[in-house]
Amino acid sequence: MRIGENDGWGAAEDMTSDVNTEERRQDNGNGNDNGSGSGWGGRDDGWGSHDNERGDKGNGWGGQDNGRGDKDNGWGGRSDGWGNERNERDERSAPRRGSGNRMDNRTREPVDMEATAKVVDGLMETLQNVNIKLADKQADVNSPLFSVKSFEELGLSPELLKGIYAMKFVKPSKVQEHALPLLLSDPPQNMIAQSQSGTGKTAAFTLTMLKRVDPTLNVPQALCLAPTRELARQILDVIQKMGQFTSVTSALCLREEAPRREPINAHILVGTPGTLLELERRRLVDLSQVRVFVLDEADVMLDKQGMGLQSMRLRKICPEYCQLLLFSATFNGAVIEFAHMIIPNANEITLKREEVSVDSIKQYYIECDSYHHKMEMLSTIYGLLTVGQSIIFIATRNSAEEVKARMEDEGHMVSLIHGGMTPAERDTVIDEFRQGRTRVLLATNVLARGIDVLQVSLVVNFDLPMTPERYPDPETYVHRIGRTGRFGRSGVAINFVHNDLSRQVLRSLEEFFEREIIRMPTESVELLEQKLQSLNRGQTAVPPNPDIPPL
Ligand SMILES: Nc1ncnc2c1ncn2[C@@H]1O[C@H](COP(=O)(O)OP(=O)(O)OP(=O)(O)O)[C@@H](O)[C@H]1O
Repeated sequence: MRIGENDGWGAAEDMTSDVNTEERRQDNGNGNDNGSGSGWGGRDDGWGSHDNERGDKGNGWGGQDNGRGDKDNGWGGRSDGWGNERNERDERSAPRRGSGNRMDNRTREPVDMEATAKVVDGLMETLQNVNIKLADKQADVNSPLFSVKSFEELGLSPELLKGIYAMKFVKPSKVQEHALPLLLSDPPQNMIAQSQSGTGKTAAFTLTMLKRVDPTLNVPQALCLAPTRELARQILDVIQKMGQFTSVTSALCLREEAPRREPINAHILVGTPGTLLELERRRLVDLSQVRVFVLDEADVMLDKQGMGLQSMRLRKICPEYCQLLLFSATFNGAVIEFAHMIIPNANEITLKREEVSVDSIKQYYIECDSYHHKMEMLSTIYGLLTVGQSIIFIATRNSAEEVKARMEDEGHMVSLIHGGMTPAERDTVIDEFRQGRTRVLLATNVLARGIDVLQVSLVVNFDLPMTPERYPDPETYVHRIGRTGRFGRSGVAINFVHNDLSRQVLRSLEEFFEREIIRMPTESVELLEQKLQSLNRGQTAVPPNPDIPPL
């Protein structure tokens, strides 16, 4: 069921947790995710186990609000999708096809070597120039990073300005420039804000929370909800850096971190909704004085199939008067409609659909002829993956484990993160990746949104994103590729297609965002390999993250 449909909001909670049908099936089989009890720390209790590992779904594609007409028009219908899914599965269990077969397919297509060389040069240039001249970008009127104002003109306290400059921010981005004066004005105003991935939304809502808190009151006054533990940890980190010259305190409310008996009195609470509800139920957090209520990745946080009910319950527990802020890079029509229902009279910053994807991310696809060919291709482009840092998105946990094993068999070093891992394991994996100690990260949609690692120069969609109903998932796509190209940096996204279904999904994504995804001929991969080999001879490791001290 999609947001905005009148289904009796407040009906029994759907504890569905995961990123797609297949992951869910897997979890249901284990009986881990669908419980609704309330014991602490148990696997079936809904205690954070479901709310911090799901990805995106229910995006309105094919529905009444997406401007694409009915499901059959844009997308060929459900039965096609299922048929193709079966093919995909069969292919995986089938014996490996010889490469001769694949070469036959490839040689049938005439190859434009000039175009191929151009693709390769463009790619190399993009990947090698992750660092940017921000001043140029922020002076470009058409850039989402452009602003006419300085931070001093936005009404921030000296302590907050100090925090901003300690983070090496020089000028606000467009969303910061437009949102902050409204967000910080009195009386407080609600806001629905949409801006492209990596354009600094976190700073906008963080500064609002920091400014609204009265540090003399020893009680939570701002609440920020995020869909995953990784994102909640990252937001807390931004709050602490930005607020380092204030006396505002903050705490993480995640299953593993939350105290079992001690109340949490920090001024700003950041966490996943299931955990916060549980803490509130146990009277370990007092939400009666919350003045700012933030939903980061608001479109998934309002998704009725996922965390929407929990988010709404928390909002109802907070005072009526609190300032409500919804931030995301994507808001489809149904979500916006629903957001209007719950926050009437909000200020709104929105984007046209064709503005949503980030210009500095170059988008390519590689045509494979089977699942196994995708595997081979991933192994072939390993050199490319390690020029900077890369994230490879895979549809399911099982498939991700399988890809990891295959890559390791071939001698490649990769790490893996998915919702089935323990919180401690997930923390280790993401921390190592942030520190640049690992370069290639395989992930399910658990990492599709919000994660900010500036050195990520390449995102690979090993599987294109689809909703649990097997429709193309443009929102997840744009969030996934947005893990690169952060704040004006360049980035590359490579999509693998290998059957009719994935080709249709690719075309649908192009149509949706009105943006061409360029074919990268497999021949160019060979050319790339040669260039990479010569590059690697003179290349040092990924540049260290300046914010992280050496080990
Ligand atoms: N004004 C600024 N000047 C320089 N860097 C900035 C500025 N604002 C934010 N950044 C940096 O830009 C990066 C992206 O910011 P952030 O993570 O807030 O993006 P976002 O819009 O929330 O992205 P997403 O939609 O993916 O969640 C971060 O590394 C952040 O520190």
